[in-house]
Amino acid sequence: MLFLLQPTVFSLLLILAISLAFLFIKRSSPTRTTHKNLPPSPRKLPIIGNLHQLGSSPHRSLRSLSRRHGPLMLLHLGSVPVLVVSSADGAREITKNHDLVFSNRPKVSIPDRLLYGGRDVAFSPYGDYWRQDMFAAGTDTTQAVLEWGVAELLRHPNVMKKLQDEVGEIGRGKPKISEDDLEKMHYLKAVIKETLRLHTPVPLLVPRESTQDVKIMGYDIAAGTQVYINVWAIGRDPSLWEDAEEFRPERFLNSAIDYKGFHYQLIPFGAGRRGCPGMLFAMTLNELAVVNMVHKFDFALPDGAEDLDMTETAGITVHKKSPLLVTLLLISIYKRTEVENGSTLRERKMLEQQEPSFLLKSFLFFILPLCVIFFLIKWLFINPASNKRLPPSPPKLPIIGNFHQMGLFPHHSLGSLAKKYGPVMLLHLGSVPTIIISSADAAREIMQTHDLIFSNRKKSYIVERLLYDYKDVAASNYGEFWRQLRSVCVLQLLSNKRVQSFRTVREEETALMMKKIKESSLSSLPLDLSEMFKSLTNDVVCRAAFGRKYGGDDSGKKFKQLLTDFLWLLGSIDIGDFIPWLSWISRFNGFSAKVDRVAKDLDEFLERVVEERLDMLKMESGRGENTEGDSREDFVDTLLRIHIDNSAGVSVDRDSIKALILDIFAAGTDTTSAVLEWAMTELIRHPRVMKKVQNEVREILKDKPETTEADLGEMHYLNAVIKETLRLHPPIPMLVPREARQDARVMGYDIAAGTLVMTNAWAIGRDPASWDEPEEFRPERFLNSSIDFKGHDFELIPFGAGRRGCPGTAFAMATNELVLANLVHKFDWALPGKAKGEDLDIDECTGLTIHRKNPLLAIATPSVY
Ligand code: HEM
Repeated sequence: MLFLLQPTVFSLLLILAISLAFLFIKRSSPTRTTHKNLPPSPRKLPIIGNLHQLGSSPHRSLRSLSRRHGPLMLLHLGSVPVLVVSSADGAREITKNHDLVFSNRPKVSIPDRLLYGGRDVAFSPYGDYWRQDMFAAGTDTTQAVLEWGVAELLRHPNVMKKLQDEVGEIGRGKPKISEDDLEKMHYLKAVIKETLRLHTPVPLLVPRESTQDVKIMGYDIAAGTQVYINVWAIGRDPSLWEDAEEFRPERFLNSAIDYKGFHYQLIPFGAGRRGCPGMLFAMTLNELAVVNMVHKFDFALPDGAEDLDMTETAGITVHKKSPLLVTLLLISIYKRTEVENGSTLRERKMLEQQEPSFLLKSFLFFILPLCVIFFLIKWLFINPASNKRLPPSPPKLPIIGNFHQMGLFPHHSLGSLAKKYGPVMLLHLGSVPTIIISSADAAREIMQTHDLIFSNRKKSYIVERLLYDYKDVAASNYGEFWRQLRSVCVLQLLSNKRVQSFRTVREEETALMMKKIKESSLSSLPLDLSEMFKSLTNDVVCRAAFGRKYGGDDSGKKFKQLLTDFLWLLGSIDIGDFIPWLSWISRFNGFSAKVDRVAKDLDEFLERVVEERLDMLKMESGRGENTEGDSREDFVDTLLRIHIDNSAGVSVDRDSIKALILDIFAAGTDTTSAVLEWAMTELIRHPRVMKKVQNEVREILKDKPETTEADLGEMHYLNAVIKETLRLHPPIPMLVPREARQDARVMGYDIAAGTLVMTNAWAIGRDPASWDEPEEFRPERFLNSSIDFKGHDFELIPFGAGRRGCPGTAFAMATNELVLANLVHKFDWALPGKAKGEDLDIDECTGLTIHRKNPLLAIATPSVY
């Protein structure tokens, strides 16, 4: 009754009751979020959440919190869920593995409030404010690096001295240091890196926001969560850095760690899609400024000052709180006096004693902004080409560009260059811009993210002549023609069903090889395994392609010689393809004539084969026979059938038939035998692995006389041995080059249409970022791993990946597994002259497909087990 009389009291009590009931239900019933595995959270307050825990230097407060709660913490800033990431692994997950998911910028964020209400460059889309905020982002951060760098140099006279020595040495006799000189200044670069590590200008990076639900390091992160990466804490993480709080640039001298967004322990510019596009611009300016200052001046703290105050300001970009006041001593670099011991003494004279900070101040507040304006104007308006962010390039020579850096073994030379210049390098081979890809991530961008763009092949005189003006699948450009031929390859010639149909061919050829080995084992004479593998793979492909082998008769010998020449020519470089005005050289030295001769002889041979086959097909159809789908049908039969009756909905002309057959010989023979050669080399070099694989095969086969394909499925260790061989010895280490069909952005770099792309699968297979002890031959690494070579795991891409990935993988692997199982099943292997396994060399030959330089000679003894 009282409630009826007093409606307000009644409503209040009702609301209270409903709220209590709601809370009770929420607590007692499992909600959606209780299923989630959320990151640890510090205790929060009502309404403000964890805002009170940010303090005036959030990067410091958050580091303390993360020490208690872990490298991934979930905070609530007011009602906004915020993930704080304080480890390199966490940063990698956000900016690399889930870069796309976290590529939004939050609309409402703390930096947003502190800056210009969401109008700064990092937050706003390209528009009205973009240019002016570019200026803010450029000056403030660049200035901070310079300020902290000089402050640390002042606090560490030994570092200053070492830097001045380096700069003095390189700048000897020069009034001003230029950008070209910077490349040689390794200590300078180490000083800048160390400054960025300890005093990252934007310590919490610019926040990102997740666009969808995602799992990060086992935790569930909801769509809309903001992410703050505490780069400052990561830069001081003692599990990543020895003496993490020390300013010690030496740590970077023999280290590949860089700040370009690939080493997640040092990402002051962020990484991935939202990484800073102005990094190179800022760093060049910083390097130039520091270098010119220390070249000309000695620095000292003003009289009376004992130590430098390193207190930080609050804000997104963290500066030194008190201004940096120094006394400058001009070093007279022109007058050098030789002292007794022969070293050089630099004369010093006092400058600006009355106003010690004048020069530095004017540099920071006047000259630096002016420089930035100048560069921005140049960048935006004067030279549109400089808008582009190009990949790092080693210095090149006139005319030949970077050709001289390819060496005899480009995969080795380019692998070493990549350690210095990064996983995406821009080279010029003559006048042809070429990017070299040397990491799994970069390869993924080429063959997955931008696969369609990078799906052309480079035109070349050799290929044009040998492969009927690009009438084949491997050399033709992306387009309808290529798509049709590719579908013929994938569906008609190399499908799993077709590969199975050649099982007898493989088993018979392997049995023949085993017979020869057995005969030779009776005499204990060394066998040339390299030659045997070559001949076996050639015979298998011959039978699959032509239905017969070309043996020791004249025509067989001629065909084999022609194939050898053909493969050699495909691995050669015609200088005219790279320096067009030198194309006369190939005509002059007889190279073009050789190409023409081999092309003509091959064509005559293939014409005969096609004619013979056409006659046979006519006879068969005259008798009413139909071999379609017949397991005896070989590649030429299939292609002729498609040619005659358009049965696959595709028109394949006579030249294309011959070109496709040549593709299969080029791609399928030498590569497959190289795998066998390297696998046996590594097994002989590693008796432990040999024993283990023998045990596996012998255990499965017991006393079966022969290994057949049906037995291979269970041989997991054998499979791991082949994977490990392909990792260390990809037969085509630089894969088959591709060409960009249009402009693209790869790992943040601008790549122009027409650029050639070479992927260093050899370097990727040995990249310590992807593999533990990468130089070790250790098949065990694949036993409990799902990593495969089928083009989904970019750390292992011996067959390439994507649209232009190898369609012959199954065909090649069927031969490799069968042959290897047979070799280790029946025989024990030793080197001639009782040499030890580890003495076996692994020298490589040159060319497109990499074999052993010296033939693999080994003695087989029938095994008794
Ligand atoms: C171990 C043996 C082999 C290796 C290591 C290998 C490797 C490769 C590589 C790296 C490519 C270029 C991939 C790319 O651009 O992403 C390729 C393409 C190709 N491979 Fe293989 N291959 C092998 C065996 C075979 C066999 C046995 C055949 C046929 C019977 C074959 C047919 C082809 C063809 C036709 C292409 C061109 C595909 C295109 O451009 O669309 N390969 N192979």
